[in-house]
Amino acid sequence: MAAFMGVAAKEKGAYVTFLAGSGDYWKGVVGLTKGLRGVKSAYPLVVAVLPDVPEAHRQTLLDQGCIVREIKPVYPPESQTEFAMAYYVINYSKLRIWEFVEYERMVYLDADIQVKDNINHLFDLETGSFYAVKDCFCEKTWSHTPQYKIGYCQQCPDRVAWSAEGVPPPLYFNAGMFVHEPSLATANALLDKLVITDPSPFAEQDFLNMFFNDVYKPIPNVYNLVLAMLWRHPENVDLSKVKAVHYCAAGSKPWRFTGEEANMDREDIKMLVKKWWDIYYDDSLDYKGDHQLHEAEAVVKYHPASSTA
Ligand SMILES: O=c1ccn([C@@H]2O[C@H](COP(=O)(O)OP(=O)(O)O)[C@@H](O)[C@H]2O)c(=O)[nH]1
Ligand SMILES: OC[C@H]1O[C@H](O[C@@H]2[C@@H](O)[C@H](O)[C@@H](O)[C@H](O)[C@@H]2O)[C@H](O)[C@@H](O)[C@H]1O
Repeated sequence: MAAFMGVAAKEKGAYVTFLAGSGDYWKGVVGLTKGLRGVKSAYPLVVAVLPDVPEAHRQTLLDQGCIVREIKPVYPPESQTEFAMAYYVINYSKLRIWEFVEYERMVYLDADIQVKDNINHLFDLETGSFYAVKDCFCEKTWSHTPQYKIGYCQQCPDRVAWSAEGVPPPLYFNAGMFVHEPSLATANALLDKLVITDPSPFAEQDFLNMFFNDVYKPIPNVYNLVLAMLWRHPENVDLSKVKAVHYCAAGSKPWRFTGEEANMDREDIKMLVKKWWDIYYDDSLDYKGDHQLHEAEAVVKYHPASSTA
C-alpha cells in the first residue's frame, strides 16, 4: 500500500555498522559481514561511513555485499573532557544511523564484533524499547567512576554493595551492539540533546545510555560478549552459548592482535582470535550475490513462531 501511495515502502530491517578513518577497521567490517553471512542472516549489512573512508575500502565492502552509506560527522560540544580513548570523539557519528528511516528496525554492531550464531530474531523484539547488553565496569577504562573505585559492577551486583545510599546506578549498556528503530524524530531529538550535553569519558556510549535510560531493556550477554567478561566475570560466560563476540578489550582487535597486551595471552582469547581469522579468510563466505535471503523466506526459515530472543 505504501508503495502504491507513492511513498517508499519501508524495508523490514538491516544490520548496521559504523566505519571511520583510513585505518584498518574496514577489516573488522569484512569479518563482520562474512560472519553474518555464515550464520545465514536474513538482512543486509549497511555500513555508515564517514567521508574520510577511502574509496578502496568502500569498494572492498561493496564487493562483500555491504550497502555503503556516507554520513556527515557528528561532533559533541567543545569541552575539556578527557575521553577514555582519545579517538572516542568520532564515535558520536554513530548517531546518524537513526536517520536510516528506510528501515523499520536495525541491529547495530561495532566493526570489532563477530557474529557466531543466527540473531535474526532480534528484529522481532517488541517495539518501543532500546535493547542492548549490560556493560562491565571492572576494566581500568572505568577507573574514573565511583563504581570502579568501590569495586561495584552491574554484572555481579551482590559482590560489593553499591553504597550507603543503597540506590545503585541505572543499568548501563555497552554501545557496541543494540537494537533500534530509526526515526527522524529520534534522530533530531538526539542531535538537539547532544548540543546541550557535556561530553563524558565514554562519549556516545554515555550519551546513548542517558538518552535511552527510560526505555533501555537489557538482553542476555550472549548477544555482545565484551571480552573482559572472560576474566572479570567468568561465571557469567558460557562460550558455547555466545552469539556475538565483541573484541573491545585493549589489544584484542584480531586484525592487530599480538597477544602481548594484558590478558591477551590466554588460550580462550587466542581461540577467539583464530575463529575471527577463520571466518575472515573463509572464501566460501565471500559475497556471491546470493546471500540476501528474501525476507519472507527468512521469516519462514529463521523466525518460526516460537522463536524468541
Ligand atoms: O578508527 C576507528 C575507530 C572506531 N571505528 C568504529 O567505531 C567502533 C567503536 O570503536 P572501538 O571498537 O575502537 O571501541 P571499543 O568497543 O573497542 O571501545 C568500531 O568498532 C568501528 O565500528 C572506526 O571505524 N574507526
Ligand atoms: O565510544 C565509547 C565506546 O564505548 C564502548 O567501548 C568500551 C566500553 O565497552 C568499556 O566498558 C570497556 O571497558 C572498553 O573496553 C570498551 O572499549 C563501546 O564498545 C564502543 O562501541 C564505544 O561506544
